[in-house]
Amino acid sequence: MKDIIVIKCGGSILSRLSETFFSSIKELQKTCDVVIVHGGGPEIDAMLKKLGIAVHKKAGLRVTTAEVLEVVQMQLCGTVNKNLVATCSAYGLQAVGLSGCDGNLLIAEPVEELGFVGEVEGVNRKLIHHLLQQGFVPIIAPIGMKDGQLYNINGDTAAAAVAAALQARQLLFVTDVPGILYQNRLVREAEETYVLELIEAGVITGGMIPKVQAALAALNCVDEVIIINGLQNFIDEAGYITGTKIIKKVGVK
Ligand SMILES: Nc1ncnc2c1ncn2[C@@H]1O[C@H](COP(=O)(O)OP(=O)(O)O)[C@@H](O)[C@H]1O
Ligand SMILES: CC(=O)N[C@@H](CCC(=O)OP(=O)(O)O)C(=O)O
Repeated sequence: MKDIIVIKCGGSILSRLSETFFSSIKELQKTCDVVIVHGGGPEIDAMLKKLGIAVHKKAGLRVTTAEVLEVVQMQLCGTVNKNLVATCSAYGLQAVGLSGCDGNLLIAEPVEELGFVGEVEGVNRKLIHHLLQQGFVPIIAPIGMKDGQLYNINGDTAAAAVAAALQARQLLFVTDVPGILYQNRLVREAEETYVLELIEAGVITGGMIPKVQAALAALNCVDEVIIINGLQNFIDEAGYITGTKIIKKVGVK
């Protein structure tokens, strides 16, 4: 079996991913299997605004009422997922879009204080392996299910759970910034204590909070976790990925 790379595409960059990005995925496929998990936060915000529904977030996570869940489902499982499948297809990738409720892909554990929000309790690895074996790139919308009820799962949390379940070689968080920024500089490597300090100090805020928390959670099962910029070439001249590498041990750079 090939090594697996899980790529989380943030909603912040989904509509701006370049040809280079998709050709990098094709390059990666020569040696690895690729699984994509996407977000769609800005797309959900825009639709809620259009419908006159207020946006509430706590530590980067959306407070999800039944009314909000309908919009989340519509955007993530509908527009965003299908647009990404179509773009992948246009660049010659054989993509299958599915959400976490299809084939019990993501079993949710409710986070009650946020409404219909879930963490991931289980991942249907068999279904993903099956698609990979057939040469498909699974494109996963972060909606989970428990007892027939759908839950909104943060895309970063979902990607980390999928990567951990597959024991992926790499988990890449593709977003609209080069990684964790501190005083306008890129933090190239950060371990848990430092990340928690940056959250406490208000340096890491908003959507970067679930991202770094998900990165830390994945570390036990995934070899390498990196936050990268989807708007720039993130492979340097020496072939290394530039971004923020989240690591287990001390050694902040
Ligand atoms: N210290 C930080 N370094 C970089 N980005 C940060 C930091 N703190 C907060 N952010 C914000 O996190 C955002 C990325 O998270 P998010 O909006 O959820 O993106 P995505 O949709 O790609 O997952 C950045 O655009 C930035 O505004
Ligand atoms: C619970 C929760 O916050 N879910 C997210 C799901 C989408 C997401 O994670 O989108 P990004 O990756 O673009 O941030 C939300 O409703 O915005």
